Parts: sequence; structure tokens; C-alpha cells
Amino acid sequence: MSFLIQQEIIEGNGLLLTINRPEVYNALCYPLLTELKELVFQLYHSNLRIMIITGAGTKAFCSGADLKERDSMNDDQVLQFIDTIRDTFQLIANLPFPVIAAINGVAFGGGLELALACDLRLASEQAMLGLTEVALGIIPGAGGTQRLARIIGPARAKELIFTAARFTAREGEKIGLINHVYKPEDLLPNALGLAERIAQHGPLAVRQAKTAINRGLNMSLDDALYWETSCYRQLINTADRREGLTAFKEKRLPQFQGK
Ligand SMILES: C/C=C/C(=O)SCCNC(=O)CCNC(=O)[C@H](O)C(C)(C)COP(=O)(O)OP(=O)(O)OC[C@H]1O[C@@H](n2cnc3c(N)ncnc32)[C@H](O)[C@@H]1OP(=O)(O)O
Repeated sequence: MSFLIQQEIIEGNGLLLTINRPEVYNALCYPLLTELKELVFQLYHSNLRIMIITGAGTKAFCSGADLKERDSMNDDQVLQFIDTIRDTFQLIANLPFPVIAAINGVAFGGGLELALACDLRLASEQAMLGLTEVALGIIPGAGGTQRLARIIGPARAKELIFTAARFTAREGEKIGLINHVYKPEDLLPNALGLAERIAQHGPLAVRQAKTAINRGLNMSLDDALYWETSCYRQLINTADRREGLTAFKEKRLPQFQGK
């Protein structure tokens, strides 16, 4: 059992991952990052229906790369860290099931980039967010320049990145970066509730919906419509699709088996 990343099974065949370095605002050191990459690679091949990522303690989701460790790194080690964090967050973004970021505190730099790699972002009203890297003479190196621009639009993303702005969860909600904002004590219960609401539906269908949206975004609308149909086609010959129709006829909730 790791101490850097805690795992907890949750209702509906889900997993709660907690970044566990509260003494340094859950900063990402290289050992934690390599452990996260290995764990996410294993989860890629699991039959999980949903995952939540959050931070230990009440102050931080994740304050980004560990700057003390970074100060001791040579140039090659910095590049190795960047290659690893980029690939790890892309693995998270490409997990076949939905991932919810429960942003329980500060999310700066790589911490916000971690949340950007998730599908849905819920935040505590006390959380402060920001891609603060240019204030350190660097740029977001874990996908932040690409994902933020795709989520909120290039003009707003440029302003936030160029100014290393630190902004509130409510401001993030206003620009479409954060799905919902809660009181600190209500964040995890609502994240668990959202996870349960997703996990009760056809797991194959939810997976196809994620891939339809994610990969369709990079296509022309014409191509993406055919891509959507090809995702739909994966579901036609499934027991879950039959179960959905049968449950409707029998006026009961469907019991999806992911087959
Ligand atoms: C590819 C990715 C790149 C990146 O992510 S670049 C890094 C981007 N992240 C940041 O710029 C955030 C850096 N941290 C801060 O700005 C502040 O910290 C906070 C706002 C998060 C908290 O400030 P306050 O409440 O005043 O507490 P405190 O004394 O600064 O921090 C408490 C302890 O936590 C350690 N800590 C916080 N963030 C990091 C970090 N990112 N890397 C390493 N340590 C961190 C501090 O050093 C200190 O520890 P000690 O008491 O031993 O001095």
C-alpha cells in the first residue's frame, strides 16, 4: 500500500485516488509521479466504471511540481520529469472511464494540469486555481497550454497563463473550467454522488460516450458524426442494450453488467 497515493474502492465499481503529501500541499515529487503513472497504466486495463482524484488534507488538491526537488535536479532530470508528467496526465485523460477531479484546495501549475486531464472538475469554494508557471520562468509542461485552451478558449487561456493568474473556484466555474462549486465539507459527498450517478448507467455506453466526445473534438463535424456512429455501433450487439430495453418494458431499473 503506497503512502504517496492512497486508493479507496467506492460504490459502483469506482476508485477514489488521494494524492497524499499534505505537508507540502500535495506537491508532485518524481517518486509520486512514477507511482501514479504505473497505477494509471494498470487502471487503464481494469473494469472500473468511475474514478475520483483528490488531495489529502483541506489546504491543497495539488500545488504542482515539487519545487524543492526541482531545484536539486539537473537539466536532464527536469526533462525526464516533464516527459513523465506529460505522459502520465495523457494516460489519465485517455482512461476509458470518466475521471472526476475533486479539487479540495489549491491547484497550481501541475496540480491544475492534473485536474485538466480529468473529465469533470468539482471544487471547494475555498480552492484557488492557476497555471502559475510563467511566474517561475517556465510554462505549463503537463498539457496545460493545450487542455486549458481547448476547455475555455484560447483568449481566456492566454490571459490566465500569461498573467500566472491565481483565481477562485467560482471564477473557474464562470468560465466553464469548473463544473460545480461546493462548501468544503460538501465537496467529497457530492463527488461521490456524481460518481454513483454515472456508475449506475451502462458502463460500455458511458465509455463509448467518453471516446466519442474526446476523439470527435479533433475531427471535422462531418467526420465526427461518423465517428459517433461507429461508437454507437459498438453497443448494438451488447447484453446491456437488451437489458435497457427489457428494464423499460418491465418498468424496473436496469442492471447493467458491462457486457
Ligand atoms: C509541470 C509542472 C510544473 C509546476 O507545477 S511548477 C509549480 C507550480 N506551483 C506553484 O507555483 C505553487 C508553489 N507553492 C505556493 O505558491 C505556496 O506554497 C502555496 C500557495 C501553495 C501555499 O502557500 P502558504 O500557505 O504560504 O504555505 P507555504 O509556506 O508556501 O507552503 C507550506 C509548505 O508546503 C511547501 N510547498 C508548497 N507548494 C510546494 C511545491 N509546489 N513544491 C514543494 N513544496 C511546496 C512549502 O515549501 C512549505 O514547506 P516548508 O514549510 O518546509 O517550507
